[in-house]
Amino acid sequence: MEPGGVSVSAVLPAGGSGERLGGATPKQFCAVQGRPLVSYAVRAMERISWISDIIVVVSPENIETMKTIIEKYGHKRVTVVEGGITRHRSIFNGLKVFAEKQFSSHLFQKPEVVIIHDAVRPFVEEDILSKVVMAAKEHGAAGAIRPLVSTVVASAADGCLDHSLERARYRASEMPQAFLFDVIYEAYQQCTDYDLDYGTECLHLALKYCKTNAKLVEGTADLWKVTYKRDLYAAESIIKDNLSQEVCVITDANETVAQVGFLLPESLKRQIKVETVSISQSRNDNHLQSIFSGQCYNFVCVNDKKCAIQETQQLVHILEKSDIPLLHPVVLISVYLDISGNNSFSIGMEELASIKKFARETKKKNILVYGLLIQYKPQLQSKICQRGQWTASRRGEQNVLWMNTTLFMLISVYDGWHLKTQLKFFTVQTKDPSLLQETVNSAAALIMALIKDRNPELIGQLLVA
Ligand SMILES: Nc1ccn([C@@H]2O[C@H](COP(=O)(O)OP(=O)(O)OP(=O)(O)O)[C@@H](O)[C@H]2O)c(=O)n1
Ligand SMILES: O=P(O)(O)OC[C@@H](O)[C@@H](O)[C@@H](O)CO
Repeated sequence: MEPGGVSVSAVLPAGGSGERLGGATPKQFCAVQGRPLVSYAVRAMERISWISDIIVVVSPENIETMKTIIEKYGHKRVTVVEGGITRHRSIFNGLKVFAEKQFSSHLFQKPEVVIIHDAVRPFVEEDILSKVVMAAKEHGAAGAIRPLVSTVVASAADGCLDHSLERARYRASEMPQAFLFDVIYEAYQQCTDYDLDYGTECLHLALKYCKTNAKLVEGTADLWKVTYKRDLYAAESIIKDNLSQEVCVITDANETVAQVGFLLPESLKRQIKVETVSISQSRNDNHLQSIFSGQCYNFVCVNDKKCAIQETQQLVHILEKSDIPLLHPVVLISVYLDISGNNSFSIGMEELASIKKFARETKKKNILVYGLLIQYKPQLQSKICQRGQWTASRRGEQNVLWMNTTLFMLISVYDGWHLKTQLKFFTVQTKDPSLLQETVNSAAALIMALIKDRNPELIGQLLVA
């Protein structure tokens, strides 16, 4: 909900070195699903229209890196500012652009309320941001809190337990936080060097220097901060899960494709939300782009083997033309349907090489192309049973009976002057639909695995259902 009538900007401290995570790259620049972690928090702010300016504070050596990220991912309303040797000093530098002209070439409108949010907290939604802003407007300061997971204890000089805190009475201070700009700026201006160098809590500064008791707002579980390596893995897993909620299946009406084009979405529906689009619809750029901009990052193209690569290239072209920055890797699974029925492997080495080459090219556009072959030989399978006898279905075990149905058909053929009557015997064997369903279910399982895993190492590979 938009905090009506309040001018709001945000400061994202991103100037740390990420020692606890380890590694040469500061955690805010570590890739998550191919994109730097900081970009997620920036994106979370920029997609909220009532946040005017977004100030990202980074260490001097990372200023160019941050500017490149802003450019590459099309971030808007973002300004990079030089950080300090501690988090408080970085935040203070971020606030200065609104108050002291010499800190910025661009004159920033001082906001009434300023959000402070660690750039390594990628999951922040508009709801909590709106709540802390509204609370800050009323109380002067506000911050998100979460229940403690572990009990807090104090140790005595000898390293033994001195006392423990009653966990139910305490909360963990998280982000986002929000402040009346004048309150937090005043607090930083009065701050001692000790607080600037060793403090970790902005709410404390507002209380200590401005007698402002922040409003504590219950936050959601995903407000956590990426601190250790495990947190990066968790962030990756959550993002992959968020991207695996919907798939668009593009299929053709031609008879070869139609059957699988119908059965496959039905099988996928048991695990994921499915949008089905015909090839003709998909050629309508706006239709597909509306699906894509609706946050669908997974596409399955069911093609007749003969034209699969062309259809897939057409789809890539449409996705590329959409002006939505590819903030997340798009999974595009090209399903090759081969019902020729011959047991020979129906895709040649040359064709496999062209799929790989095409996949390598599209990966540069953050589109992960995978191949999936469905070889379905319309098996005529039946068990000869004595006519009229049915195998009893045992409880709980569907004992499918494929009738070898003999049809006596009286055929009268009028051949002019003579009415010729023929008695025709037909033996009709039932195609075994469960075999096709089994193959389609196997294809659906592979598709879900590719969507959930989004593994760039598997691009261009051809899996066989
Ligand atoms: N001098 C600093 C130190 C930290 N931060 C930022 O403050 C946020 C939370 O700090 P923390 O998790 O402690 O990050 P680091 O200091 O990088 O981590 P570590 O303590 O493990 O080195 C991070 O976005 C971090 O980049 C900052 O802007 N300037
Ligand atoms: O202490 P660190 O530098 O790891 O991170 C800062 C956190 O303390 C801070 O984001 C919250 O506790 C809320 O102030």
